[in-house]
Amino acid sequence: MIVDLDRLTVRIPLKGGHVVHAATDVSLSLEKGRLHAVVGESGCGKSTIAQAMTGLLPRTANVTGSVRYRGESIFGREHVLHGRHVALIPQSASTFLTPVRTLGSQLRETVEALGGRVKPEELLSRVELDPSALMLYPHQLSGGMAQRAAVAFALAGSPDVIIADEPTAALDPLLTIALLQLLRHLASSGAAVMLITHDIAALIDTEVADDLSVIYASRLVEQGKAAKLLAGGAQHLYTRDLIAALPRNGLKRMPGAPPTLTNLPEDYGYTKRLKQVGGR
Ligand SMILES: Nc1ncnc2c1ncn2[C@@H]1O[C@H](COP(=O)(O)OP(=O)(O)OP(=O)(O)O)[C@@H](O)[C@H]1O
Ligand code: NI
Repeated sequence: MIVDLDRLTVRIPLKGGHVVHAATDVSLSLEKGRLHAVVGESGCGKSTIAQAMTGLLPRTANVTGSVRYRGESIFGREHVLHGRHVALIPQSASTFLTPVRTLGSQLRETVEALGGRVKPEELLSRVELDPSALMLYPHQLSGGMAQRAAVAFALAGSPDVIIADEPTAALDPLLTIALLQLLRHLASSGAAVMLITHDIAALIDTEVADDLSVIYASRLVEQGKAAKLLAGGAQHLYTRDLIAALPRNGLKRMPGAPPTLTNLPEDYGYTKRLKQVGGR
């Protein structure tokens, strides 16, 4: 196991004594060669988990539990690990590319900054982009190319852990499948990959995930082999409802709405939500 989260709990204080329960007792692990998908409705705390692993939590956050990389706590040394050991693929490539410089010059700079040994051309070929893309400016990249470029940047420091937070949010269905297959390929080549997504249909179609964690209202509600959970083997009502809500399964709408995580009661759970809408 390369990365190990043990009962990670994140509380973000707000003005007026309010507290966001952004993650509660979340335990999961990432392993070499495996792709671990994390799903759950919007606002449930998925990105919080990625932020805790990459040192991007707000400075005011109170964190308990642990996040370990190869057995050692990452807290306080996220910046050392970042890029070289643990890399983040963002939702949109536009967040880190400077419009005024070519992809090649920015990628070269990133490789140097991280002390990477892989040439920019080779990085592009790993994400199946033609080396000629090095000459292009960001606005000349299509959405699919830009997102592949984002993966190339993440690979610049030869990390063994790759965290992708909604990497396909800006992509159409075909490009989504291609990007998920690329992440699968990175896992199969030895990386530990975490994929945060709300696109359960794409997970079912591509079968890219080995492991699956389902988050509801800041807590892990179900965890197991993705193939089993996605093929009707889920135990938790929340997971079953999420899957039943897919268009292919009849689009049975999720009952009610997810709660806000601000001042969330400790004993809140999915059954409370069901009760609020009249029970089942
Ligand atoms: N810096 C912050 N200050 C206050 N609240 C925050 C902060 N960051 C996140 N939150 C809150 O924490 C909760 C979890 O957010 P998070 O981004 O982890 O959810 P998510 O599952 O990634 O959502 P989405 O699917 O929309 O990306 C949300 O209610 C959000 O409003
Ligand atoms: Ni998010």
